[in-house]
This record gives sequence, structure tokens and C-alpha cells, in this order.
Amino acid sequence: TCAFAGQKKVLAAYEEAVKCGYSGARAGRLHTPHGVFDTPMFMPVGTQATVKAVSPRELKEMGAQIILSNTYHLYLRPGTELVAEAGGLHRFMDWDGGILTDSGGFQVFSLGPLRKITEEGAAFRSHIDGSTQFLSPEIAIKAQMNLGADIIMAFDECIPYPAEYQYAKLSTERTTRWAERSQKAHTRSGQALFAIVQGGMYQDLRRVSANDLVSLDFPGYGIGGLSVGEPKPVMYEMLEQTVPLLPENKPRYLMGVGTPDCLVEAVRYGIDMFDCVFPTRVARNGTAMTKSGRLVVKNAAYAKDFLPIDENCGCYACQNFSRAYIRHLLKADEIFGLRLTTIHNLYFLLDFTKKMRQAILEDRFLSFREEFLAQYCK
Ligand SMILES: O=c1[nH]cnc2cc3nc(NCc4cccs4)[nH]c3cc12
Ligand SMILES: [Zn+2]
Repeated sequence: TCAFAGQKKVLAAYEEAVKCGYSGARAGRLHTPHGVFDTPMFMPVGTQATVKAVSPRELKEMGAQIILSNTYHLYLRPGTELVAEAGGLHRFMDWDGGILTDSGGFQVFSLGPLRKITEEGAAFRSHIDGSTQFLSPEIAIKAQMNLGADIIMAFDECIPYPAEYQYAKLSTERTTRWAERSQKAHTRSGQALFAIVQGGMYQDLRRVSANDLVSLDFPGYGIGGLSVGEPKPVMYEMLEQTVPLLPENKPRYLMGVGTPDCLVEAVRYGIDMFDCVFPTRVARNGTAMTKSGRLVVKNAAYAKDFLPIDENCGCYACQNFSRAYIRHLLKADEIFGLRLTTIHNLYFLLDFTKKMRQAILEDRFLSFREEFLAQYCK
């Protein structure tokens, strides 16, 4: 079928689900060696052992519970053995909350130039110094055990979008074999290893991937291969196919998803955990996230706007500074400007997940979702 027609069908199915009030939303508690944390949760991304422009103390203050770091980056620099010698990632970056590390598969495909994938693993060139590198399930798991995160991810291939069915099928089957190898290589007790569901944008492959990984029995499941440029209705359709096959009593983690409209839809399908570079990345080019959409503080319109970014926001930036001041800092290339927009965006998303959790607990999630989407322009 032509992609467009398929999409129309998907849209109809998705709107049908909304009409009948389908909601798999749930509010949970995630137990880790570094504490028990509330879901739904947003995890700030700290790729190179720091959440850019904010300190661990500020992260704690704004309510961050678990942060994400990337094995790919730390493996290349400063090296995961060095971090282990420093006492592990929590000590190294002075963060006593939860840490989740991504396994490196995604970064190899999205960052490393030239790469070759075989059954054994992925050969690539470092984006830092061009050196030839190699990652396999065994190497990625060993690296994550060195880092000492509370939750680590199986080594997978994030299938590019779009991809031929045959390629998606073979790659998904290999990711399942890599998940089994990741499990065998994982010998650190107390640390949770999550598998990652793939399957491209094919309903049947998504179901096979989910069922195969559930049979291998993991403590939690990432949903990968999404937020890679596909239309949102397609992403939601893949969630609809995948999430119901995952155990109710285990966390579901949608990788790389982070705009509020996507979060509220994914929570409706039963997702518990999210990470995304979006809030910190757009902050650094002067864009603030608000419940009515994005506000580019850098714009001339705010030169004499002495109101805060959002007068109902409880963050440090909105409690103490005006749009005019933050715009001035950004125009003057002052580091403090980036810090304020980053603090606001992280606070906004963390607070948004708190509001979703409260709505679920009070059994009013679907109306919360309706009201939010009505006000939020994409
Ligand atoms: O299948 C995956 N496996 C392991 N990590 C991921 C991370 C992911 N992050 C995004 N999207 C967010 C993006 C961040 C930077 C470019 S796209 N999609 C992702 C998919 C995967
Ligand atoms: Zn704010």
C-alpha cells in the first residue's frame, strides 16, 4: 500500500482509540539502588556526565530523579575504566539520584561516521579523533558495568527511518540475539538491564520483537527505533502495537521522546519513562518551552518585556528574572542566559510529568490530556 494511504488508515485507528477513551496511563514507583522514583518520569540527558549548563544541586532542586548518560561518549572519552577507578559515574559527577545509561548502539549510528554492522557488533570511527572503534553487546555491557548506572540498556541497532521490511526484519532479529548476549554478559547484581524493542515501523515486526524480548524476561523494556523522523501518528501506532504486549508490572521507557504533546500521548498508551535532549538543546538557542508552545526569548519582541518567561512557573528563572533580562544575556552570549533557559525547560518538563502523575492518581488523566492539547500548539 502507498505510505500515504497507510498513514490515513493509521490516523483513523488512532482517532478511534482516542474516541473510546482508551487510556493505559498508569502512575508507578520505580525502585533503584539510589532510591524509589515516581513515574511517569522525564530523565534529563547528561550525555558526557553532565546535564549541560546545570549543576547536580540545581537538578535535585528542580525535582530531577533519574538522569541519562551515554556509554558511547564516555567509552570514547574519558574511558569507562577511568570512571570506574574514580568510583563510578555517581561519584565522578557527584549525582546521588538514579542514572540510566544508553548502550551506545544508537550513537554509533547517529554520530560515528562510517560504520559496519556484523553479527558480532558495530565497527565505527570515533567522532572525536576518527580512530577505528568497535562495540558489541559484551563490550557495551562491560562498559556500563564500569560506569555503574542503576539501569543499563541492552546493545541494539536503532533501525534507520525509513527502512525496507526485509532490512527491518533481519536487524530486529539480530537485536534480539544481541539482547540475549547482553543478558549473558551482565553479571553486576543490583543493576537493572532493560531490553530495547525494535521492529522499525512494521506492526508485525514490533509484535515479534516485543514477544521475543518478553520471553527473555527483562526487568524493564525500552521502546527504540522511534522518534527518528517518522510522522507522530506512526509513532503512536507502533506504541499501540507494542505496549500492550509488555508486562503490566514492569517499566516501559520510550527512548528519545520529549515534547509535551508526545509525552501526554505516550503516557496514554502506558509509557512510564522518557528522555530527550530537546529541552536542553533548544534552551541553548534561546527557546523556552511553555504550556502554549515555544517562546523564542531571543526575539526582539521581548526586548522590553519585564514579565518572566511564564508567570505561573516555579523555576529559578521565572521566579527571579524577566524575559528582557534573559534576552539581553542571550544576545550578549552570556553563559548565565543559557543556564536560565535550560533551568526553565527542564523544570517545565519535570513539572509536566508531575502534573500527569497527579491527574492519573485522581483519575482525570483524559481530561487533563484534552485541556493540555487544546492549549499547546505543536
Ligand atoms: O532505538 C534506540 N536505541 C537506543 N537508543 C535510542 C535513542 C533514541 N533517541 C531517539 N530520538 C531522539 C533523538 C536525539 C537525537 C537525535 S534523535 N530515538 C532513539 C532510539 C534509540
Ligand atoms: Zn520557569
